[in-house]
Amino acid sequence: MTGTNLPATIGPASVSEMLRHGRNLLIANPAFQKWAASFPLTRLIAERQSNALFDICSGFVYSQILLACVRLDLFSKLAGGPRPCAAVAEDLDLPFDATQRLLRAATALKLVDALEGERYGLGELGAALLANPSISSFVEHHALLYADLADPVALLRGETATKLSGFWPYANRKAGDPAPAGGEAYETYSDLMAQSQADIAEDILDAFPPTGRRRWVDIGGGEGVFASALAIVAPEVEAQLFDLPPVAARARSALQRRGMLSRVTVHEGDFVSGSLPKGADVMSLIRVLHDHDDETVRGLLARIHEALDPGGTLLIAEPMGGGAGSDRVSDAYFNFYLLAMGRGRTRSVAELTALLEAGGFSDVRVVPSRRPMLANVLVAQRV
Ligand SMILES: CC(C)=CCC/C(C)=C/CC/C(C)=C/C=C/C(C)=C/C=C/C=C(C)/C=C/C=C(C)/C=C/C=C(C)/C=C/CC(C)(C)O
Ligand SMILES: C[S@@+](CC[C@H](N)C(=O)[O-])C[C@H]1O[C@@H](n2cnc3c(N)ncnc32)[C@H](O)[C@@H]1O
Repeated sequence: MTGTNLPATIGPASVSEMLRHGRNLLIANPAFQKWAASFPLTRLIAERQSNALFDICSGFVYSQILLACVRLDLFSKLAGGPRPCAAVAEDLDLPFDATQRLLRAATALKLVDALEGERYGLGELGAALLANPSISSFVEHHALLYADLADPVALLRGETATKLSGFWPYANRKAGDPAPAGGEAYETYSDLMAQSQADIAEDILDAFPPTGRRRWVDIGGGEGVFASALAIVAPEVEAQLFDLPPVAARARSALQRRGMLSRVTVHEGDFVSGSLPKGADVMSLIRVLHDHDDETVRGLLARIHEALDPGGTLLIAEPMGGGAGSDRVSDAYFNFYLLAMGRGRTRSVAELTALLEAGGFSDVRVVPSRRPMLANVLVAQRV
């Protein structure tokens, strides 16, 4: 919502708002806090609130402990079974005390399990991370975001020359800029996205089975991980993708390596200024719309409307906020990530629905999916 269309109401607008405001005023009172922390019926709530606030205060320390574990490849080193601290210290090439400090911190974060006799094994979160190697790539990648967030107020004021804007070259392109020639930047982001695509692709194809469809074009399809998964799950559907020329070139090589080049058609172009391939009955935008401002999104939806068969389906998958069940991830993490990237914002289901309806789509609905935190799935019909 922009400053121009903010509602004019000042102060609580309903009874429930008034009650919430009253409760918050009470919580802001130090004497009430002291009482609530010792009164048996409110003590647990007070404790939960202090822990929640402490976690927000200290989240950056937890993240850096995780970064140390990832950089030292600690979880792989514990994957074979519990080991004494001294053996881990030797393996990590760290002093014993530092290793013990790290292992105890990681234990507190459930990344590691502390066992009898100063031995340590994989914790439940460390085990989950080991099964999802793309998480480690994001943890490493966060070094850029971490630097960009050092002065969050300067970032909000647009005063920071951010590292993330260099990582995502398309975030700095203006409409009408010549087609990008490629280069290292397209390689690094495409690789990061491809690593994290496989699980999301599975979630989407399970939530919205492609059977019975004819031709599916994945717009902004990166290196074709989704299109390959589609071609495997539903060989009868023509799988296609569309992306910027340097990314499309990478997609062709990646598909060739996976033996999928004959099963996926790769189109190259620019969805901001060019036209899209025609004749599809499904098009998808996976982790694409939130990278762009409303004007670009309106233009892209208009191009999709023009290219998609009448009655065809548009599927959008990305983190969505505003009560969609992924608000922390969407409205806090991704919205600040996109701020540092220099373009785009996360949108709620309601905001996306309004944009879709204004673009000539109808029957917008959320499709329940396995991990809405990383990708809520929304589908709409082209009228
Ligand atoms: C066996 C017994 C007795 C009990 C078991 C109990 C039980 C059921 C435990 C559950 C264990 C389990 C299966 C855990 C699974 C955990 C999983 C799957 C965790 C997954 C976590 C995923 C994470 C943390 C993902 C992080 C993703 C990030 C940070 C993504 C960043 C993406 C970016 C920056 C994308 C940028 C693109 C742009 C620019 C925004 O467009
Ligand atoms: C965040 S990535 C998502 C990639 C993939 N869909 C996924 O989920 O892994 C956004 C994709 O949109 C592509 N893209 C950005 N601007 C574009 C444009 N103007 N025309 C075509 N593709 C574009 C990028 O190259 C990139 O592959």
